Amino acid sequence: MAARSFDSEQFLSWFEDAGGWYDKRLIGLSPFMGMGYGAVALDDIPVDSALFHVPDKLVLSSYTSELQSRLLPSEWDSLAHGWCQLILTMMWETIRGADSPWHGYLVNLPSDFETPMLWSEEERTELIGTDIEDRIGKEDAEADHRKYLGPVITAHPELFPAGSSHTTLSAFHLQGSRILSRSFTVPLSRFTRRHDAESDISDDDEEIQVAVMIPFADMLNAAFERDNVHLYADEESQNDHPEGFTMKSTKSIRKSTQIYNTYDSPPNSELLRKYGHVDVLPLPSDLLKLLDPSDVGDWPYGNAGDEVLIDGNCVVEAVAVALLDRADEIWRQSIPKRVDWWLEEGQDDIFALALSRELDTSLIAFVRLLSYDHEWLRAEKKGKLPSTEVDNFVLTVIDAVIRDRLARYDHDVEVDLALVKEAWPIVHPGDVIEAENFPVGATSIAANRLRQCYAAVVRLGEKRILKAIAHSISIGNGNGKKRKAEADDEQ
Ligand SMILES: C[S@@+](CC[C@H](N)C(=O)[O-])C[C@H]1O[C@@H](n2cnc3c(N)ncnc32)[C@H](O)[C@@H]1O
Repeated sequence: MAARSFDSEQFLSWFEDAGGWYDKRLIGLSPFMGMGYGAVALDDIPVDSALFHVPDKLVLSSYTSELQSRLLPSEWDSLAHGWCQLILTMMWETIRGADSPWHGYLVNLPSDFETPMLWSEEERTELIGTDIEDRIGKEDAEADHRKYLGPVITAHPELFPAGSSHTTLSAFHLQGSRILSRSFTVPLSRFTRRHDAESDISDDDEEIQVAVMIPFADMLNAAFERDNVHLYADEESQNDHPEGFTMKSTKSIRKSTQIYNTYDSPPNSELLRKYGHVDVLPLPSDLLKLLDPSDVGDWPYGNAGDEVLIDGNCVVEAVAVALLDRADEIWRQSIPKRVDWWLEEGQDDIFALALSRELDTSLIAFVRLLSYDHEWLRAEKKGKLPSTEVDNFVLTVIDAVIRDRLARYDHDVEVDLALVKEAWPIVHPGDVIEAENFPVGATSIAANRLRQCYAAVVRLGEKRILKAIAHSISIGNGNGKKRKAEADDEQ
């Protein structure tokens, strides 16, 4: 995370004055190398201890702010796209300065992000081939700013003064990045039932989830499987606290160590896209055993939760190539029907491959559905999912998919390894490791180089998975001698 000015005293006194509570004996806020600020245990914390409480009224959202009441219902409804209502709310509360109930919170939010949304075009080329190459969404965000926020901002100069730096496109990206990396998703009914106590809450309302900003709860960092607290939504007011959210320890936490929340342990590509950081932790030995030594190099780190997403269209193309002349017009015409059937069965046509000894069974079944007419007929007539049996033809297709995906990256593993070592140097046995947070956060290397290193970590994690699968296939497919023949036999 880029350097950030955060005044913990100011933030904490705002939090308390505004009705928040925290246990001063147990939890404090302090900087952590490569992570910005985070929460630290000031004493040994037993499991199930309440660490802080955030009342609902302190949650910054389009439901708790007064902005909606200052706009026409039609204007408010016109903003019901993605995060537009919340972004405009955050812009307005920022413009209000000290008049905003969230002033002490907003002035302490970060203004610099390492998320690819804010990278230059050149920096983004480092992500070519990765899962996030096409998922950054910068252009969509720009269109939302112009189309939805623009008219409301222009119509209300009393709320959004002309020329304010808080309503520009870069302010839109800033608030969007804050939401992306710090928001929590909660049921909408949490806010609507208080304003509208008379009306019934339908099951649909219960299920609608909305993004909101929960001060203090968003000060916690996360790392793969290190979480030791959880944020609980109060069912009713407790211990003199009004209804809200309580952060409690889920494990005992040693004094002076970091208090971690969970971001659900996503792969590094997703961590980088949403949070602007990557997880770099020692990889478990059972995963390292799956990798070729040249792909590990002398850098046995990474994110054990990494994955690579394979698009079903790439699988269709690989099957077409492997089927040779059997991929005729009739076969082509049957493909949309086969894929629709697959989706209607609740299956996904994006396959998440992880570092594992086993091939992904869902991918195997999909390849068989596309390749073998008897599987398709059984699916169509009896509603049965294809078998997950692996044969040489299936291996040939998966091997082609993997190689095709590997060919999309611009750099090879050696380049990635050299880059990642710059930001996360190798820890040798016996090295003095500074605090318990190394090598989780990157060391302080130049900001422009850091982005290259983040991209290299993502590429390396993905390539390691792909190469491990390619390697296991080369062992398992008997050199592919029978590939075409088997496909013909099965048809
Ligand atoms: C919810 S905020 C946590 C508080 C934040 N560190 C701060 O100073 O305000 C999430 C951000 O913290 C940083 N972060 C969290 N976990 C991290 C980790 N394991 N390594 C590096 N940065 C991390 C990232 O910048 C991420 O976008």
